[in-house]
Amino acid sequence: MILMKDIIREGHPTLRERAKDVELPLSAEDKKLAEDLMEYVVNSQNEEMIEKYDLRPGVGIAAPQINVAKRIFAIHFDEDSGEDLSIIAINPKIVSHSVEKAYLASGEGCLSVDRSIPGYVPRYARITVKAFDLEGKEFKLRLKGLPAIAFQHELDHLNGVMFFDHINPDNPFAEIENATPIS
Ligand SMILES: Cc1nc(NNC(=O)[C@H](CC2CCCC2)CN(O)CO)c(F)c(N2CCN3CCOC[C@@H]3C2)n1
Ligand code: NI
Repeated sequence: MILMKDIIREGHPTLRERAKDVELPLSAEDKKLAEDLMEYVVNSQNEEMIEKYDLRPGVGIAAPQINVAKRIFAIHFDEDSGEDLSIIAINPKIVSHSVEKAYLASGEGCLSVDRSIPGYVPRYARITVKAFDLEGKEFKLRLKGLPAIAFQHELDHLNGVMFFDHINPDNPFAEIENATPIS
């Protein structure tokens, strides 16, 4: 299972690389990698597991964060979070997006960033995405709200982008044009 010691932190070069497409059908190794990523996110939302293994809670994690530069991430919102998304995304793409932007009113954090960085992170409010699942089957989703924000945060990791790259350096809380805050 993935533990905090397996998660690389800002400054590690892999976080700034462009991760490589994954060959389909998935090798057994890549299938295990994807399942381990999902297992981490699910574990990180379970009180006992958090206590027992000192996990930082998360709703997503990308392969580069465990030093594997492959285009795979997992996102999981548990049923009582009120959000409806639990996916393993292989070679994900945003195929279209709204003009309208959105941002988390509380800002963003990252399992690979051991400090709090205040500021609004502007992202697309609504996105249409494509990816492959564990069986190598392509799926398409339309996302909005926190699931859309999470997908963009994880996709950024596959492109060597960190959430704070999007924060306005002059005024981190500057009003973002045509944007809706998500609380
Ligand atoms: C929004 C949130 N971000 C948490 N952390 N950061 C992360 O997930 C990073 C990814 C998120 C940062 C912004 C969008 C994606 C991880 N990242 O770095 C991966 O690249 C949370 F932990 C969290 N929740 C709310 C839901 N809760 C359900 C019950 O269990 C606890 C859980 C806590 N919500
Ligand atoms: Ni992150």
